[in-house]
Amino acid sequence: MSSTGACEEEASRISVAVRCRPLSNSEKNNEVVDICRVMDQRLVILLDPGAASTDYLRHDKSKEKRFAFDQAFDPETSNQQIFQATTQPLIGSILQGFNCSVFAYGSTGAGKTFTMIGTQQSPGVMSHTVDSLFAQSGSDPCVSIVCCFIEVYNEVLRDLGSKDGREGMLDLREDPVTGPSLTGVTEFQAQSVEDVMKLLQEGNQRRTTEPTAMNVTSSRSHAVFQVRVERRDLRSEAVTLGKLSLIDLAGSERASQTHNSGMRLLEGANINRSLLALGNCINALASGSVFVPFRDSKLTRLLKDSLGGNCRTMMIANVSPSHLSYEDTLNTLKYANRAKNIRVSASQQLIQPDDHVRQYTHAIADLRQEAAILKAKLVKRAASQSLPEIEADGDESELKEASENWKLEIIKNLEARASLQFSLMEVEKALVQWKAELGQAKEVIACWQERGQVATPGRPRRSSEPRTLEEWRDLVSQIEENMAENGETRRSLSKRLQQNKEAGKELQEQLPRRVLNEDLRAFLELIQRVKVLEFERLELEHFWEIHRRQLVNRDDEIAMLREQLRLRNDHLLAQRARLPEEHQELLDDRAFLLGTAELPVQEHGPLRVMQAWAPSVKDPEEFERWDTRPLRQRERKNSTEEAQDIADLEMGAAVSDRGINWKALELPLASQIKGLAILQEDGGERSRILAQPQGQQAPSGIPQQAPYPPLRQVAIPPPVNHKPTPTRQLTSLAAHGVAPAPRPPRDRSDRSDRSPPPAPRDRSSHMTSDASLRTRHARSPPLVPRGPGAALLRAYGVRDREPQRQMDRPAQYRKSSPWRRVDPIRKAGKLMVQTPGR
Ligand SMILES: Nc1ncnc2c1ncn2[C@@H]1O[C@H](COP(=O)(O)OP(=O)(O)OP(=O)(O)O)[C@@H](O)[C@H]1O
Repeated sequence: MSSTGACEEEASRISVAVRCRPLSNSEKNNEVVDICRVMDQRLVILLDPGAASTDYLRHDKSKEKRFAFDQAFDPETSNQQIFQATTQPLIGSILQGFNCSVFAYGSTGAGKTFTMIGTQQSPGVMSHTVDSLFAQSGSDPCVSIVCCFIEVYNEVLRDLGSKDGREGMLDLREDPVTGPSLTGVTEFQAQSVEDVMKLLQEGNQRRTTEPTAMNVTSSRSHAVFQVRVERRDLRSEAVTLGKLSLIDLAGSERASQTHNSGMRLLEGANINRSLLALGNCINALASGSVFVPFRDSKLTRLLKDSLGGNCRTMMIANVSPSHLSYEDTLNTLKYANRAKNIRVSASQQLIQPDDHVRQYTHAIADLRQEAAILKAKLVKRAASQSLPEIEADGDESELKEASENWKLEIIKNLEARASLQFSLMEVEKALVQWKAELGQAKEVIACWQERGQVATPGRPRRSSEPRTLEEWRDLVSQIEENMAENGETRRSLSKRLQQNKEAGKELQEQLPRRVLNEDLRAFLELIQRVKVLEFERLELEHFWEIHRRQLVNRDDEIAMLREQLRLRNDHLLAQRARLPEEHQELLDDRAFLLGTAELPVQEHGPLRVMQAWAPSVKDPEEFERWDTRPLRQRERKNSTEEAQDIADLEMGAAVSDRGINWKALELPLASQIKGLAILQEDGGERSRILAQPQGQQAPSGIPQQAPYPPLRQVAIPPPVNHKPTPTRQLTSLAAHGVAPAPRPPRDRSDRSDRSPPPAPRDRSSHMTSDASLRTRHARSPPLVPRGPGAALLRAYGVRDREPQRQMDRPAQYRKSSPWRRVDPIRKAGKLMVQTPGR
């Protein structure tokens, strides 16, 4: 139905309602406790089943769970009210030509069949829907309503509407345009509500139900009732097509609970398998994945157009209030919670009369083209018959058959390759997306843990995102599971693709033996070559797309890092502002922090990057001059530069002369920036703190004085005749196009005669005297500072521990140690050192 047009499209998400059934009489008699509470018609609280005991002092509330849904119904709600709140709003849409679906989900005995089909006294959603459809369309002769009723039992589709025993197997076909369709299903032209009610009741009696330990009339199949509404506009001749699918899913169950064996156990396994497939589809749709495993079960294949895509979907999750069903109820609620994130975009199915004309025109053009091809073939055959007979031992019909077989085999091989390649590409795309989402989710969790910040850093919170930390964690484990599954699928697909390619190659080699007509052989070879080239092009396009996505992700990372740098610089500027002006004069434009790679990971994490960067703190506009173009828009490096990068990578260096080796650079999460850096220990007695923000506590592990002493500022004068080494880091950043070129170092020769900074007047002042520091230094273990400013470093108690550490480190790390690149004097020149209070 290529003429079907989507004249109006609406994007929304699946609407999820939860219905809690009342406790049955037998449950009440057996002292089953009601642990499900529905509040404000939206909130579902699942109490801790441990709290069901009467020992109130020992109640463990840790298992209590809360969920919010679009709607929630308590046990007093009738089927009529459920219908009015969930399905009635969809009726108008069906008449306007939209696809809609309502499905009941839940564990066995939770009340799905009661909700969807109901009883004589309390008809369910299906009956009310048909009633309402007839009421709204009235006796309009332009509206036709066609229904069918089917079940999916043990992965087989059966017709529940058939009266003549044909309810054997139905065939499911998938049309790329109209979606899944059932061949041979009994379609019922509904004339009245009563007709449809009869169909429902009779069909339901044919449905497979068996008593289990959990439910005396447990449905062992998924029942799908489909209503197709066709409305013709008499004036424009346009036809709108709406389809409503009402689905009563079989109950999810645990074999241990239902005490099933034999056939029941097999049924249960099939039910759970199809529900698992449904769950996987829900997860994939909810996270916006491009690959949705609809093909994993008959149920998901059938519901393909009822779940995602062109459909307005309503999910009614049924739960039991029994404390014995806690796990099942929790699983159902989690499932339903996940389904809230599925986005659907429904479009109106409208057929214009002109479309028919266009359809026929296309068909005629196709037929003409086919006739021309056949004519050409005939001419070619006539010409080939005039050629001398081909040398062959076998008779002609055998040869023809052999070539025909080869043709069929190669077509099959190519078709299989196309489908494998396509699936592989989908899986790879999904993996890239999962990876990005996993990174984001972890970032949010880290933010949350550190600052209680809910929104995703760097962007506003999306409404479909999880709301609680636990939901984020669930999401992470879900994504990790999906990634593992996709990874497995990718491996198996790659293997099959490889086998397919080998089979294709073998067929190619067999061609001269199996097709003896040279022209035909050349023609087939050509066709195969074209196909193979098409696949290769497809593959290249795919890799290009993956690469592009990776670049987009990298761009995001860069943006995040820039934000971190900006934050840190703000902080440094604020700290500098606290220094007296004459001391500020002594400071360089750029700040360098002491190497923190020597500290334990948990303490130096955020600062690891800092040793590779040397931002200006006096020039806040520096960032604005950076090359902010996305990576993918920058010029490619030439091969020599790339070779140098690879060499740097092998050396393990984070920063090279050529640019930043992004792969070797360990990136901190934005949330890890605390504005607090532990500098180094002072003779093993006290730690020095750099850039401690106001009101922040000392990190654990640092000996504290009570109260934690305020920051003291010690400005360290630059060394006499010291020539600062131009930093490789800045050069590298500039070379990479990330930072502006570094400014030439200040000429400090004129400072040689400058007097050192004023000594502190007394010990109560905030400056520490050289003498006192020297005294302290005398008590500390032997120091090993080197280089031109060693004496000064010693005077201020700053110890360069690098030589000792270098000896401790394995040789391959020593070579690439960032310490070699850092001039301790330049670092010391920027320090704000915390000194003892007295
Ligand atoms: N809202 C309700 N009010 C009264 N009784 C209910 C309600 N919901 C369910 N029941 C009763 O609970 C029992 C189990 O319900 P039902 O058969 O609908 O469960 P189910 O979820 O379809 O189970 P299965 O998946 O095993 O078929 C039935 O006896 C039904 O009448």
